[in-house]
Amino acid sequence: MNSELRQAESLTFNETRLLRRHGRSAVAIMGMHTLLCLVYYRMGAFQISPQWGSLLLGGLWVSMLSYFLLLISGATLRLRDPSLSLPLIIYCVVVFMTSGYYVDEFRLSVVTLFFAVLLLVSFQLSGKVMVGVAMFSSAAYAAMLWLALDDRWVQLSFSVEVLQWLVFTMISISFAITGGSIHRLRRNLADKNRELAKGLEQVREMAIRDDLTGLFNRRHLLEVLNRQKALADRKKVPFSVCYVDLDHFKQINDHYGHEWGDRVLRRFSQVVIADMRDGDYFGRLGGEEFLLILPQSNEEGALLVAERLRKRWSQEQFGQEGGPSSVSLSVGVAAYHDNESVDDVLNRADQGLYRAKSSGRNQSQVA
Ligand SMILES: Nc1nc2c(ncn2[C@@H]2O[C@H](COP(=O)(O)OP(=O)(O)OP(=O)(O)O)[C@@H](O)[C@H]2O)c(=O)[nH]1
Repeated sequence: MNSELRQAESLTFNETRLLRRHGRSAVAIMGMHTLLCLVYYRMGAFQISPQWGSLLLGGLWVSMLSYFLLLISGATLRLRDPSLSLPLIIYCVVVFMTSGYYVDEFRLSVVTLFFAVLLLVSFQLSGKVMVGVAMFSSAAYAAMLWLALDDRWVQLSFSVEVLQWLVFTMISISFAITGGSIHRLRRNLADKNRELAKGLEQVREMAIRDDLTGLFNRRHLLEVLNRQKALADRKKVPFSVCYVDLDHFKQINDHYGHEWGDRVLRRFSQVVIADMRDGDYFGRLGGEEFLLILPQSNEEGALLVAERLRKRWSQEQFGQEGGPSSVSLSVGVAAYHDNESVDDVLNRADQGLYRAKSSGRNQSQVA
């Protein structure tokens, strides 16, 4: 059951993992941009001075790596958009348009990297914001073109450049609209993911709880016992168990009805939980049998706890509500012995309980 739960959990989204992937993709796109710029520079097509070029590339990589580190550190997790998609794409538009300005022949190849970033941020930004970003990139392209044409009027073909700008703008807008659909899809998936996580939590609770009392069930108690045994064997941390059984419980059902029986079981659970030390475990083994697991307790300590519980419970009165005047309990106490099995310690506690029952009930016996 637990391994199935873990398997199901691994299928749910992990925000940190997604952020890391987002950061890596952004860095990869910037890497492609840098590579293109370097190739064009070698070919003599990137018309920029070496000093100005190194300054631009250096600044670009400092900010890109800072962005990546910010994402993977988890510092942005509390923001509405932890991937900082809007600042990222605005930054990329500025970078691509600035470098596009310097490569007349291959301008389109540099600025089209914008589409890769647009696709990346479509997981985070809504359709409306994406269209806004597309308009902004078109305006930035127009401004860059205006500067380039103003500077190098003779070398450039006005009609070809404007046609390229138009194609860029149209593709940007259609990408933005498609991106809006991707965003909606992702949001629906995220909602489903949240529901799934909630469902998993409920299933986990149901797997370890007893329906009637809400206490831990037998399966979970055995898991806890195995953990305590491992701790005791490895680190010599002692633990003890108290096997608790309500006396003559059958008579309560027979005289007052099953509902009263259930009510007594629930009240008993509440009394023990309210009285229990933090770090102890209490659960229902089945029927009117309960188990108290006391980490760090030896036999004497466990006997004290059992007796305190027995006395506390004897004060509970049900007569005025139409039920039994009071219900006593018997306890079998056992401390874990080195390297014995969980069954062994439980059997010894059960023997103690048997002795308590056969010696007249309403008492605790160590075994
Ligand atoms: N109301 C209710 N009764 C339960 C539940 N589970 C088990 N029982 C009843 O608990 C009773 C246990 O009876 P016995 O095992 O004879 O034990 P007892 O009457 O407590 O007698 P001693 O343990 O010897 O003191 C049975 O009548 C079961 O039907 C439950 O969830 N609710």
